[in-house]
Amino acid sequence: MQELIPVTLVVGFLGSGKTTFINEILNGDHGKKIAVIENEFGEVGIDDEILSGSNDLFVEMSNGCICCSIKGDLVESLNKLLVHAKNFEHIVIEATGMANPGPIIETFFSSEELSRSFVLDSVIGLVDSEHFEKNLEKFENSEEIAFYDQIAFSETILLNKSDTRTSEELTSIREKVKVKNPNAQIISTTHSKVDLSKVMGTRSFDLKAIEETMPSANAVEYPFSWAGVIELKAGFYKFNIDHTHHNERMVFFKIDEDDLNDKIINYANSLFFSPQRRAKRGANVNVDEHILLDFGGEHTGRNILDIEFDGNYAFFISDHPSHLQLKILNREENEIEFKTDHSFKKVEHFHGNEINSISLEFSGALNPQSFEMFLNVLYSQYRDEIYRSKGILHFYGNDSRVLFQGVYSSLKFDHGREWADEQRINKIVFIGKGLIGPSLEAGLKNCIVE
Ligand SMILES: Nc1nc2c(ncn2[C@@H]2O[C@H](COP(=O)(O)OP(=O)(O)OP(=O)(O)O)[C@@H](O)[C@H]2O)c(=O)[nH]1
Repeated sequence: MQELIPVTLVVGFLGSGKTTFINEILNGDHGKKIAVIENEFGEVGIDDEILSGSNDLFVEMSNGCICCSIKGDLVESLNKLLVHAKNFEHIVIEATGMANPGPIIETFFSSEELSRSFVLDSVIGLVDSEHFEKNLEKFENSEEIAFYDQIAFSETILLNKSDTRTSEELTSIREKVKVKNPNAQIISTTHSKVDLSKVMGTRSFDLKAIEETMPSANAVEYPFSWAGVIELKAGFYKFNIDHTHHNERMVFFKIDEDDLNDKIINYANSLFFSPQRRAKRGANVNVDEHILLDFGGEHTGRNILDIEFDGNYAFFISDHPSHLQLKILNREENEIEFKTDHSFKKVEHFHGNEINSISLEFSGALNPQSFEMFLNVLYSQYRDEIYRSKGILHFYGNDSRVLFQGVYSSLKFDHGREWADEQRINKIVFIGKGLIGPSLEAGLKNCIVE
């Protein structure tokens, strides 16, 4: 029988030290060849620049979060790695800092294809001791961030950044973590340094133990509650909602099939994680866009569907049509029925509405003083609502890349590789609450030396 390839899943809140840990693994003297799957939230990949094990196999998955929007891609990335299976003995997956480990773990147990080749060896959770209390207060009951699940699903927890706290404070954090996950092995670490033999290749992941503390471990979750397929002829239709208390989200697109399949669901997922367009009452809504229906506090609204081609269309909606009293009406006000429909368990920690990430790429040398001033203003404006920032920057007069890291307002700059004969592009990502892309972009561009 073919030997199963062990997989270690590394989870933990934004900035807790996951990439630092992966670097430890890549540089460790365990003699193992490691392949890494890196999932970053935000469209611009930064961590590949920070990871130093250049000889290791490396697959990056940006633009979404593996726990929800790009689970299909995770299976694909693992399968891609299989082609190179001779070149490595262990796979490490770094999840995004917002990810709920549950659905990722579930993928390993529900996919027959994966279980033929891979075994989930361990789930390691990084906890940021420096910002623990703040994170606990903000996110313990958050529907958007899986802070609690990241602790509860890990059978090993690294209480990282222990250099930033006193031993009494660490003991108190350890106790609080224990309440959330009494079975976990908890190890205090600095810069994610740990005896790797204690945490990898241990086959310590035990689904049963996790299920005992987390009964929802096997539930697959989506960012929408419902989807239906409807046949429409080219023309305009009314999308009529008679009862809502929220801004609803929806996507719809043309499909060749008569019913949903995994590919269609994955595509809907990825649209749900693309930037949203706000559509007021009466506005047109179009195929292939992530729409936020904003009725301005009213409970009813009617939008116009602009259908260009005859065919089947899949609709994915954040709430159930029966709650919304949803009807699709033709010109003559006749209701068109959905041919098929499906309900989904909606993800509770949907990283959409308020928490967002802004990824920017632009050329031009930055003036370091202006950049510092920009950060001062930004962090005083947003206070604790920028959870994470990181970037690879081109500073005026500096021939090396400048690596920028921020966890809340703890900011750090490091030297990166020298720029080769290439265009020097600044890449920067901010993750936080209610961040406004154009104003961040304008502020940053003001720092460019003329
Ligand atoms: N003081 C201190 N800083 C640390 C420690 N571990 C990591 N850091 C710093 O914390 C910042 C975030 O570390 P990362 O390893 O990038 O964190 P991450 O979890 O991968 O972050 P995301 O991928 O954005 O979620 C970096 O600036 C690290 O150098 C530690 O033990 N002590």
